Amino acid sequence: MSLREQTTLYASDATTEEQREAFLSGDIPVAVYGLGKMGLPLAAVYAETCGNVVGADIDPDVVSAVNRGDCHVQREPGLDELVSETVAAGALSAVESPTEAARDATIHVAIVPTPITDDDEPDLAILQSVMESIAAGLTPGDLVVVECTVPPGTTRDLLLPMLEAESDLSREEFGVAVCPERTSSGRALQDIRGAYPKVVGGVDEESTRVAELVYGELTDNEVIAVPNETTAEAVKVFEGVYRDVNIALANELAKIADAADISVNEAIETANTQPFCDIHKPGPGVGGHCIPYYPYFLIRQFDEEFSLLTTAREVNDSMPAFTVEKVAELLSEEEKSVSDSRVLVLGLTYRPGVEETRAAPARPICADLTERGADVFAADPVLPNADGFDATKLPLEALADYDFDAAVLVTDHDEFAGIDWAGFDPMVVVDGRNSLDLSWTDHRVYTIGGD
Ligand SMILES: NC(=O)C1=CN([C@@H]2O[C@H](COP(=O)(O)OP(=O)(O)OC[C@H]3O[C@@H](n4cnc5c(N)ncnc54)[C@H](O)[C@@H]3O)[C@@H](O)[C@H]2O)C=CC1
Ligand SMILES: CC(=O)N[C@@H]1[C@@H](OP(=O)(O)OP(=O)(O)OC[C@H]2O[C@@H](n3ccc(=O)[nH]c3=O)[C@H](O)[C@@H]2O)O[C@H](C(=O)O)[C@@H](O)[C@@H]1O
Repeated sequence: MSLREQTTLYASDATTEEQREAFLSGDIPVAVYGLGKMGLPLAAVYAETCGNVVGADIDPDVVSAVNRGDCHVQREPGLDELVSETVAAGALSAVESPTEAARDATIHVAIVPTPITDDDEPDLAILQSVMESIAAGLTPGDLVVVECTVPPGTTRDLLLPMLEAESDLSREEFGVAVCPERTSSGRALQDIRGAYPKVVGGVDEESTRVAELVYGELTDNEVIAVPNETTAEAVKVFEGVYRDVNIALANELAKIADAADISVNEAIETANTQPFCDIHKPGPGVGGHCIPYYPYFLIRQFDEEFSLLTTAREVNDSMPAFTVEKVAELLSEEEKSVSDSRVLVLGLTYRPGVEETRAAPARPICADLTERGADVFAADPVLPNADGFDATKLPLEALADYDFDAAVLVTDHDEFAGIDWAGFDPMVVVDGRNSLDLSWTDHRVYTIGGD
């Protein structure tokens, strides 16, 4: 029998123990589709576990980097070494063609982008193209795993019918499970290996059993099997929309704190000392291609207003303008106007240490300041340039050569701790992340929500 015939998973004659043995000894080939911030760490952990992983990524630079044993995902502790080790051991390799990867795989793991369109519709085109590739290579006994975040109902109503229609298999011959990625950039390996329980939900009991078997070997934490694939999709999206609504509450409380002349951060920190409260932090906006997108995975999917989710999005999307308005107010109190000012924006990425600018609040902040006539400069230690931002990028070490009328801290990268604030002429500063202590300087500081 060929290797493929020996070791299948779904509805296999082998016992669960034999399947576990086969998986751990590399007899069950794995394909991971998408080798980005989440896909590469996931593929590497699969490779360290089972020793037989092919990653598929349409970016040739990603594929060649991986095959050299290089890690293109920055600032992930341990990932450089793990990629280099697993590639050197022949446990991990990469190809550009998802169809090629699908041909020999028994476990197919999709972890490609699931963004939203300009009019806030979930955009599943990339995931659908991966499903077509998988369908072309699907064989009896395979398991398809959806790690991407998708609107609840996507696997049941879109992906499973696609796999059935475009492969020559019936529903009874292959498994599908939703096993959502619950990982944060900057701590991917520890999250994937078990910082939190792994959620799995299959389209049927056999799919759930196989997903439990596989993820029981990947994670040191427990595996939580939910009743079905749609529940697993909902768990992931609910986690994200909880965060967006909570941050919107913090942002609204920040505006109330201004009116009440108190520090919202003090009040939130104290309120959170009892277990029924976990109010998040206010800030100049909510970025990334997850939290600001996930509410639309519900609002548009179920085609209802869902006023709380919609209002939370409006509150969070209002924070960049709120931040710029604060800059304008402080400048005018110094008898200056934004139009004649030189403004420094600190932090362009959506959060510290992550080279990702999708939905970053700094983009509308720079645009608004520019629109108002300011001369906008930006510093960001993890971005090579300020492409896509209305700002002139300055290296950190050049800041001392400039004087600014105002500065806005949007994303508090660790590297900003080294800024010599005393070296600047007095200016106004809007601290978007409650992370500056400039009380010892002559700068005039406003902290969102009060310090
Ligand atoms: N970034 C995060 O913090 C988290 C993201 N997620 C989810 O993980 C998924 C992937 O997100 P990231 O890794 O951050 O995206 P990313 O943008 O960092 O990486 C995506 C990778 O997929 C590749 N790709 C694009 N089209 C492809 C195709 N047709 N076939 C194969 N590869 C293709 C790209 O070249 C890129 O290397 C998304 O569904 C996201 O919702 C889940 C948890 C955390
Ligand atoms: C529920 C949850 O915590 N989800 C995490 C989140 O990670 P993500 O990389 O999107 O970062 P994040 O810390 O949620 O920040 C998103 C945005 O929200 C802002 N933010 C965050 C927390 C807060 O109290 N206030 C605030 O303004 C951040 O500045 C950033 O612009 O989304 C990830 C995802 O699902 O992609 C998920 O895996 C991560 O565990």
